[in-house]
Amino acid sequence: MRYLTDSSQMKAIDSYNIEELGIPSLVLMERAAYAVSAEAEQMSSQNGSVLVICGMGNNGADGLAAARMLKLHGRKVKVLLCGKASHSTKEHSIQLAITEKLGIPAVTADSRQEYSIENGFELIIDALFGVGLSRPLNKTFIELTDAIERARISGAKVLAVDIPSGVSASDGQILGAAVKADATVTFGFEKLGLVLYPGAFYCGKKKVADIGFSLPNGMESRMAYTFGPEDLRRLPKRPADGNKGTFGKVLLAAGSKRMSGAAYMSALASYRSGAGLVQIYTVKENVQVLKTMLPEAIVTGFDREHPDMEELADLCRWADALVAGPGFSTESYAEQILHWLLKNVTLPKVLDADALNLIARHCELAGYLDGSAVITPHIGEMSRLTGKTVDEIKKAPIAAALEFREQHGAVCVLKDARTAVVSENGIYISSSGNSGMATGGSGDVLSGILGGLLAAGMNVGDAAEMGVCLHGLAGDAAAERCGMHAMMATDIISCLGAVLKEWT
Ligand SMILES: NC(=O)C1=CN([C@@H]2O[C@H](COP(=O)(O)OP(=O)(O)OC[C@H]3O[C@@H](n4cnc5c(N)ncnc54)[C@H](OP(=O)(O)O)[C@@H]3O)[C@@H](O)[C@H]2O)[C@@H](O)CC1
Ligand SMILES: Nc1ncnc2c1ncn2[C@@H]1O[C@H](COP(=O)(O)OP(=O)(O)O)[C@@H](O)[C@H]1O
Ligand SMILES: [K+]
Repeated sequence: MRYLTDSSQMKAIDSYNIEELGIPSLVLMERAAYAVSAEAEQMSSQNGSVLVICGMGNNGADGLAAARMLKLHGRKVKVLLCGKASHSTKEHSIQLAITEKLGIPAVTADSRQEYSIENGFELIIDALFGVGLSRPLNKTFIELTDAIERARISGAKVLAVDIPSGVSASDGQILGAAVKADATVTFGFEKLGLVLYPGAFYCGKKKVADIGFSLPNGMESRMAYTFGPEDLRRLPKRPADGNKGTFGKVLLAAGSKRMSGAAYMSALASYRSGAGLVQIYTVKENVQVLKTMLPEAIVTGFDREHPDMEELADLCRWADALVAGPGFSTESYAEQILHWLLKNVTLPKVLDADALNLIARHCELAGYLDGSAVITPHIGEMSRLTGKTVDEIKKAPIAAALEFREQHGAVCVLKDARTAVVSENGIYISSSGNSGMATGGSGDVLSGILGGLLAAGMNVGDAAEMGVCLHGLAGDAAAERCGMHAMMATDIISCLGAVLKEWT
């Protein structure tokens, strides 16, 4: 598990360590700058020249200290100072005085002048703005980021200090323009802006440098986090004497006349994530094809004109977890069934796709949501559910998921290139997965995985986080195997086994 911070949390961590613990800020800075200079040395040759572009805050001060370390190791270093000298921090003045005494050439430009970058630098270190970026870049700074990008295209490598300048540490939004880095050395904790898009595009290879921060009491519970493959070890173990019942029974209300595939993929993904038994509840027309495609599943068909609620009640008594919605349609039978399920069933449940479209359309259904439900909207479904625009949700996905959970009590899995899960555990952000997963059926696979984990007895928050992590890792394995262009949702399912075998 890795913690992710926003910029105000990072500032609170800074000030706790400096003011309360009494670690001098220059000591932290020395460690930060050492990590940057070590990476810079790896990224450039002994004879290559390095340009360090420094703002006037402590990000710039880190850059100045790194320039000094590189000079001491025999590198050719120049400094470009940008911003108003009158705004420089205490640490910045100290670091600048040292570089001056060491004879490191520094060009000062204030915002009235144009910043230009001469040719021939092998490495550019971006130490303009870090977590203190407080507003969009003005025209001059935008031109500077353009100049850095031109140098990068001409062959220079770019190393960002803490975060590429222009990326908001809190949400990954680009404030006007941002530096595109080949690598970023970030201090203490990964910033949310390095994980969330579009910021994640800009940071290149990420390195988290431990510079000796301690966390203030209670901070952990407020920080977002992400998982790596090693976290899959927390999935429930399979006892040697277990049976089908031990590993959980999933009831899947899915598929319609036009869409049997959604039910197939969701059911198969449940089995492949460990479920003991999967029963598909679908329109009669799908029974034959599903039985043929997935003989391991139990398939119960219902009459679209007269779904039998007694039969459905029996199936719910049988099940340990429910998944509703993949390819289910929004026809009246689907509404009737969903209404009955939401009103009467307390099982842990995953509500996906058409279940969410129905909830968006019939707002009284939202009244039945509670902590037993995991909703899995993509951005479009979330927009329909909340009335917010797609743009608003894209800009602040965590806020949208938090708000939904606060209003309805359900665990919210807001799916996108980075998926946010808001549950009783806190805020989880996915860091696995790839654009090959933007292919029909990937969401159905996720709903099946979640159903499998819930049926195995995981609590809703843990199942949602683990399921999203596993889905992304299987997606990465599928991309490795088939390539992002060719991979399909069923390839993600095929890779679940290998990922689980390697990591659990
Ligand atoms: N505390 C510590 O000891 C440690 C701190 N560390 C390092 O410090 C960094 C945080 O430093 P920070 O808080 O000084 O903020 P920083 O990112 O340099 O930016 C502030 C400067 O930018 C300016 N500015 C902002 N937005 C702007 C804009 N759009 N356009 C133009 N100007 C803009 C703002 O100007 P002003 O608002 O004053 O006009 C101010 O001058 C952190 O990321 C890490 O690298 C590490 O060494 C570990 C120890
Ligand atoms: N660029 C991407 N990077 C990582 N994951 C992605 C990307 N694009 C899509 N995904 C994942 O793929 C899944 C797509 O789900 P969804 O849109 O519901 O698909 P469908 O409706 O076709 O089943 C989500 O889990 C999403 O997080
Ligand atoms: K920076």
